[in-house]
Amino acid sequence: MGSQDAALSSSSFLDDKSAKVFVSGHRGLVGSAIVRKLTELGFTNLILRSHAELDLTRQSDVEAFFASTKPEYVIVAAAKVGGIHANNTYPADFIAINLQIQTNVIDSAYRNGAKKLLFLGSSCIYPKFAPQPIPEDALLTGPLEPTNEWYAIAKIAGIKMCQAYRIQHKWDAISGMPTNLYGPNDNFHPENSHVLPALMRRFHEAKVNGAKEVVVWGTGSPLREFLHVDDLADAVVFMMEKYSGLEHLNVGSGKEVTIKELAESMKEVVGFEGDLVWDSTKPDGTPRKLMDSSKLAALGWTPKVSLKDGLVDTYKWYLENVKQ
Ligand SMILES: NC(=O)C1=CN([C@@H]2O[C@H](COP(=O)(O)OP(=O)(O)OC[C@H]3O[C@@H](n4cnc5c(N)ncnc54)[C@H](OP(=O)(O)O)[C@@H]3O)[C@@H](O)[C@H]2O)C=CC1
Ligand SMILES: C[C@H]1O[C@H](OP(=O)(O)OP(=O)(O)OC[C@H]2O[C@@H](n3cnc4c(=O)[nH]c(N)nc43)[C@H](O)[C@@H]2O)[C@@H](O)[C@@H](O)C1=O
Repeated sequence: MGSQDAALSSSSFLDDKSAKVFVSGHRGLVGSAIVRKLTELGFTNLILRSHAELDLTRQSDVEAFFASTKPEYVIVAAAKVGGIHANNTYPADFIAINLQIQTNVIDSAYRNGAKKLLFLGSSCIYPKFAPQPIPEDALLTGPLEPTNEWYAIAKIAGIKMCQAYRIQHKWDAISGMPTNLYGPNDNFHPENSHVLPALMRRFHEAKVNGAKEVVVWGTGSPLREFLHVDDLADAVVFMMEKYSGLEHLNVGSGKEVTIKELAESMKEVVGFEGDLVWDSTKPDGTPRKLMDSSKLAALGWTPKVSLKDGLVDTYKWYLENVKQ
C-alpha cells in the first residue's frame, strides 16, 4: 500500500454523531446492520430511504434527493444482490442495476458536497483462480468466475469510480470488499439467496415438515469464507473513521469451510436429522475465494463473531422473525 493508500483519515467520522449519514439499502442485510451499529454508537441524523421511496437507478431522482438532503457521509449498501443461481440467471439485471445505483450515488454524493463515501463491492471481483488467500492487488489479473462476472464487473467499476473521483477531484471515496456475509435480515429466498440463508431455510422447513432428506447444490467441495454482518458493519465504521486511501480493502474473517462442512454445521444447528443429497446439476461456482484481509488488520480491525456462534444467533433470529 503506497503512502497515499495508507493515509489515515484526518477528519473524524466518529466526532460528530449529529452528522447527516445516508445509508443506502438500509432495509437489507448489510444496510440494516450498519444502521444498528450507527444507532448503537449514538448517531442521531441517519438519512434513510427505502427502494419504494427512492429508486437509486433513477438519476434525476437521486440528484434531487442529494440536492435536498446534502448528506455529509454516504455508505453505499444498496445493490442488486443474490446468490449463484440469481447471478447466473439474471446477468443483465446484475450488471445494469448495480452500475446505475453506484454511478448515481457516487456522482451525486460528490456533487452535493459529501465529505466521505464508502462503496461496498464483493470478493467475487477477483479472478476465478486468484492466489489464495487473495490480496487486493490480484484484481484484474485473470478471468472472472462466469456465474457472477456481470456483478463482478459492476463492482469493479464501482471501485474504479471511487478511485477516479479521488484522483481527479481529491475526494474521499473509499471501497470495502466483503466476503460472503450472513446474519439478521438476510435474503432467505429459496432460489435467489446465498448458500447460508438458503440452507438455513431448507433445513428448517425439512425439520418442520418431517422430510427425510435435504438437497444441497453442487458437489459440496467449494470453499467459502463467511463473515457475520455485524462484523462487517463494525468494519464499515472502522474504515469510515480510519481509512482514506486509493486502494480497496478486503474485509474477511480469514476462515473458510467447504460447502459440505457448512451444510453439516447447519444440519446440527437447525436440528435436522435426515440425510443430505447433493444436486451436482447445480453450479459450484468458484472453487475457493479466501481473501487476505491483512491490510485492514494492519490498521487495527479484527472480526469477532465465529461462524458457529453466528449460525446459532442467526437461526434464533430466523425463528423469531421469518414466517414459519
Ligand atoms: N450478502 C452478501 O453475502 C454480500 C454482500 N455484499 C455487498 O453488500 C451490499 C449489500 O448487500 P446485501 O445487504 O446483502 O443485499 P440486500 O439485498 O439484503 O440489500 C440490498 C438493499 O438495496 C436495496 N435496493 C436494491 N435496489 C435498489 C434500488 N434500485 N434503489 C434503492 N434501493 C435498492 C434493496 O431494497 P429492496 O429489497 O426493497 O429492493 C435492499 O434494501 C451490496 O453492495 C453487496 O454487493 C458484498 C459481499 C457479500
Ligand atoms: C457473495 C458472493 O456470492 C455469490 O457467489 P457464491 O459465494 O458462489 O454464492 P452462493 O452463496 O450462492 O454459493 C456458494 C456455494 O454454495 C453452493 N450451494 C449449495 N446449496 C446452495 C443453495 O441452496 N443456494 C445457494 N445459493 N448456493 C448453494 C453453491 O453451489 C456454491 O458452490 C456471488 O454470486 C456474489 O453474490 C458474491 O459476491
